[in-house]
Amino acid sequence: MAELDAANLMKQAVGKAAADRVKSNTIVGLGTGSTTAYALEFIGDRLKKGELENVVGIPTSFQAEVLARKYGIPLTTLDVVDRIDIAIDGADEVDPQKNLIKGGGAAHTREKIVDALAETFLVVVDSGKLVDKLGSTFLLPVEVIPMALTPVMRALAKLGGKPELRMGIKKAGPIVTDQGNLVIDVKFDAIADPAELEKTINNLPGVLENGLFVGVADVILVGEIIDGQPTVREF
Ligand SMILES: O=C(CO)[C@H](O)[C@H](O)COP(=O)(O)O
Repeated sequence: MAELDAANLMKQAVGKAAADRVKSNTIVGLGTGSTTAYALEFIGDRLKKGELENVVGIPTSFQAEVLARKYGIPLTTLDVVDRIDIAIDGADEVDPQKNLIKGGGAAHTREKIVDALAETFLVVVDSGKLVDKLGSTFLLPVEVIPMALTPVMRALAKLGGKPELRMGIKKAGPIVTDQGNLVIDVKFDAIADPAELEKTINNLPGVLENGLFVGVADVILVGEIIDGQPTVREF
């Protein structure tokens, strides 16, 4: 097997630390992205070894669903459960108040539904995701219903953003979300008030959800390389 680079070593360490926090007889929100993918793999390993019993997952995306099946994690839906005990999900930026930008995988709408319902929302990131202010390194994803693309782009520009339609890679044209919608990525020079911006954008007609997660995360697990070793710290 190919050796992992530093970024993947951090993601793997933090994914394992998150999987170790899952308990038997729980309902687990299964996030999206390359870091959460490690957590799903380790949850699957623990189920196979018999360390964990009676764990069911609620996927936040088609990707999470596929990985859960691959790693043997049974799945359920929000229609048949009365709670989510823990959700494990990645993020694109994390600020010191545990507010997030998510949506790098265009899955933020389902992620927000599942992560916000969880009793404990555990975020798994490598140290490169930590920022002082949201919007410093990552564009803000906004999921929009296709017919509203142009008016929403104009409205986002009026709010001071620089919007661009997210285009596909190895697919001609824009990316299409699991809900059949489009994603606009918006550059804001500085997001002074994430809570206010989250609400303002979600109030634009045609917007389904944006990638600001304010006051949703409970615990952040950060993967780092210290003295050449992958380590995990919590805040
Ligand atoms: O929000 C997400 C998907 O919509 C991901 O959780 C986020 O993009 C982080 O992904 P990765 O762990 O691959 O860096």
